[in-house]
Amino acid sequence: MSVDRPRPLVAGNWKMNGLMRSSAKVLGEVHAGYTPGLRARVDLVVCPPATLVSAFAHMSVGTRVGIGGQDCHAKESGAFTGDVSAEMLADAGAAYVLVGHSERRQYHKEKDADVCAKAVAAHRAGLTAIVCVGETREEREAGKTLAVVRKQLRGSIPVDSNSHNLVVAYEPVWAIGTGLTPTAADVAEVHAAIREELKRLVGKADHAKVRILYGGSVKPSNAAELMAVENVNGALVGGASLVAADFLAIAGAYLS
Ligand SMILES: O=C(CO)COP(=O)(O)O
Repeated sequence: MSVDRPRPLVAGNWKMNGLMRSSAKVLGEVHAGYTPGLRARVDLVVCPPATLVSAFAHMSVGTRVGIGGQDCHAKESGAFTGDVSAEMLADAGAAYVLVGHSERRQYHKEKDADVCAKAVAAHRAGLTAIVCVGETREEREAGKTLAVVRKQLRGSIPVDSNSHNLVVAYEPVWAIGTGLTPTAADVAEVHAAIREELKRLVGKADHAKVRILYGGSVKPSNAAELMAVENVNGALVGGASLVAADFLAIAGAYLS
């Protein structure tokens, strides 16, 4: 493993799933399964719905499992009914926040500039922003994948980003929740392009240390193959992260 190779990160995006009692059980199982061997190899982060961030952060003290929000508002506070600021997430004990997930881009019409403002807010609050990018099926079929991803990166990544406060997640929209995944070669091509783009956006000194996660139908059965791809430094896991054994098995790809 080269010196510059970043420490892997496996993050679970629970989306709009999870009530207190059953979720605490799953989180407890994740804590129990995050063995010293696994801790030595990979960072684990759980991003529950906003209602569970504070409780999960309290429960995770001393476990080294990080907690993240799934979105934040760009402003620190104000008349924005229903929204949660990055400062509130940090106050609740989060260390990470997802921004620009395709479900936010699609259902809440978030544009790159909105995503960038949210990442700026995350940094202001001391959070690591996990900036999500990815092409739709139509864009892939039209051969526009790399152009789309590069444009999203340029528009979504703030200038103050570095390998501590930024993680990039490549999630092809057509692979999310569908059981479909790109080939290892396709993932390698996109991740190489992201690394190249980071050289310009984050700077030559630090760009190699920024974690680039793959997301979209990551399961225990395909994790080893996907995690072995060059420039894949971990996973952003949706459905499979709701089952502790599956989430841990995905992280376990880094044990072999
Ligand atoms: O959107 C995702 C994670 O953010 C991926 O979801 P799935 O793992 O369920 O495909």
